[in-house]
Amino acid sequence: MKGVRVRQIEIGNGIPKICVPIVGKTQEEIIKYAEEARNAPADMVEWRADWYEEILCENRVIETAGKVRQILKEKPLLFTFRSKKEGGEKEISVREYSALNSQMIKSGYADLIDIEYFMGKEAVEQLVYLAKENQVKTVLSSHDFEKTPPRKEMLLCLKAMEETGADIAKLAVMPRRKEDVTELLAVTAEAAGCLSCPVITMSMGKEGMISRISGETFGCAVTFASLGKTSAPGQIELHALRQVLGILHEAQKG
Ligand SMILES: O=C1C[C@@](O)(C(=O)O)C[C@@H](O)[C@@H]1O
Repeated sequence: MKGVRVRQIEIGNGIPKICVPIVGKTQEEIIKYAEEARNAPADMVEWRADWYEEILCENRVIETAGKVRQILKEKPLLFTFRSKKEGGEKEISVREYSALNSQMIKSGYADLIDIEYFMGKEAVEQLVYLAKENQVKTVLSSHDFEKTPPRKEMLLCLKAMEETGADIAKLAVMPRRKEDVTELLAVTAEAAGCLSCPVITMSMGKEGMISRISGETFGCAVTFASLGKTSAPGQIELHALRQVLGILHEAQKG
């Protein structure tokens, strides 16, 4: 598996990278979160732009993205609009989703862009193409807040993302029982072994928390932590997560 280099970090190699989300509703709040994130021990930052109340106002989005970029300096920025049907804050049409992400890719402010794999073949392929043209890395993603699909289905989904050109393939699922968590971990190990791109997975909620600290063992390249506010159920606080990952990393070396 090839790691993905983004600024000073290499996603897919060594200790899992920690990503913290910005979940502000106004430009002021977003700036405050970005400043906190820059000073925090996180490897990368995700702007969850579906929280932003001016998200469909083109000029404001670009202006805010420019400010976030400037604040983060060399910290990699992942731009994400999470649609309502995949657990996000707002509904969006495919046309608006494509326009927003195209605009962000062309702006040069984001290093990585999250593209929901189930947004529709045409929209996804066009965004992947545009991102490659503009040297923006793609995270193709899928989120199931209801259940954990069968292992075979999860693996096929990650493989399909890779085949569509993902630089990174990402899958978030909800466990209904403990065995769902082990299924997710098993699929992570399998995908990390057979895909050529890095994989990000998580089993959400309290029951799935273990999947957020075990990435180095099972092959999950990035784990999402909270910095004050969570963007999904089961996220662990950044400083605690950093400590746990460090302990596991050191112990595994010895
Ligand atoms: O997709 C993901 C993963 C996530 O849903 C989580 O479970 O940590 C959090 C989201 O902010 C991010 O876009």
